[in-house]
Amino acid sequence: MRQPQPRGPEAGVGARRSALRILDRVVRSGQTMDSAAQGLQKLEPADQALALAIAGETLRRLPLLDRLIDGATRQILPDDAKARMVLRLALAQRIALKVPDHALVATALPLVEGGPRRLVHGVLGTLLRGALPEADEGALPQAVENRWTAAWGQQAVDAARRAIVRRPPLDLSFRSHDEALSFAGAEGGISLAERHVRLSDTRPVTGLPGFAEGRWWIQDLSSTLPARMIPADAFRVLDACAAPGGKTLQIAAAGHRTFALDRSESRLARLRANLARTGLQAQIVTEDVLGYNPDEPFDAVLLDAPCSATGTFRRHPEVLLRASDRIIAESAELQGRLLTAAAAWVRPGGSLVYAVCSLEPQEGEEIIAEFLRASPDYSLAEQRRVLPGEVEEEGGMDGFFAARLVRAG
Ligand SMILES: C[S@@+](CC[C@H](N)C(=O)[O-])C[C@H]1O[C@@H](n2cnc3c(N)ncnc32)[C@H](O)[C@@H]1O
Repeated sequence: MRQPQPRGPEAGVGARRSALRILDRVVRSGQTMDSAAQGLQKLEPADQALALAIAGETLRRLPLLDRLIDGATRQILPDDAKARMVLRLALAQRIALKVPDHALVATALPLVEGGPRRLVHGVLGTLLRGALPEADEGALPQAVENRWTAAWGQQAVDAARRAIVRRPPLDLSFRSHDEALSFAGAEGGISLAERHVRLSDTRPVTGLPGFAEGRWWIQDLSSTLPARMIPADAFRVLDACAAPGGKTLQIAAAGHRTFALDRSESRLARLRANLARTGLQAQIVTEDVLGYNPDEPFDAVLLDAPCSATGTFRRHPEVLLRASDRIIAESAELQGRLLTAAAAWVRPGGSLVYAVCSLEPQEGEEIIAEFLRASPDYSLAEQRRVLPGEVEEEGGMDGFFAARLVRAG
């Protein structure tokens, strides 16, 4: 995606005000960036994109920005103090967006008018006069760093630190591999798997050839893995927790008779739109996994369970602030119940694929181990864990976990 360019200071105060509201909602209320950005005062599209870019670049670097701020203030500012929020935004613009100092000051001070203006002016002046890190060093929230070091080791944590400050490439999934290869050749992309193309440029997505005709859809390479585990000869395939439908489209494109279940009508509307755009077919089932009772079993069921989504931190850095031990434990408890429910719909000899875009073993490996202990009719056929650092040279992948289980025949 194109990186929005900051414009003159006067034009930019509205964008900074929106960025401040987004950051405030994410940090204080634990909202996602997307929901925090909703309902904000409407801005010109360029300013709206700039507000999102500033808030996003700030969230990618919170630990680093806070270290800088704490080193320049006599008293540690509270985490949710307005002065800290405004300073974080200003520093992120300097480090990540290379906004000139005069524009930073001119757009930061109106945000604290009638409040801690002198404090912000003083601290910002001190920081801008000193040596701000030129090399953009990434850092993870301390709790995440501790958790991932214990689970995956230092190498994965170092790779995650590098990844969080890099904008990820654009991954596209295609209906057919031939189409993917000809698109990659024409547009300068690379293909790292069947039906996949990776672009590293910054063109707007809707301007890429084939968007209107639905030749492809956006899908991180990691999240294509679970649908690839479905055996080619499975006829009836259910995508449980399907919306907005990236995996449904893959399953339908692979030629299976596809069923897409989700309990959210609004998210299913997006799935319907994706089917219509790509011309692919799936039967939609509006149900809760915990109450669903199919008339016939399926040859394969894919359960892409709701999760902490910590594997998606490159695009959604705020997930790392939200994923507390309590949220991960609650999520794991639900995932166990969803998997047990979905397991009952698989025919003997059929496959059950479980997936989460999480980097927490409690939501991945431990769910499968616990399920297998309690389900003697199932065995593990394959399991895949994607950690930060995988295909890093080519642009990396989201953290992910997927496993295929087979029901005894
Ligand atoms: C990780 S997202 C799915 C992403 C989707 N598989 C894709 O590739 O585009 C999880 C989905 O699970 C749905 N969901 C959560 N709990 C559910 C439940 N108990 N029954 C049915 N759907 C549920 C949510 O509405 C959400 O759409």
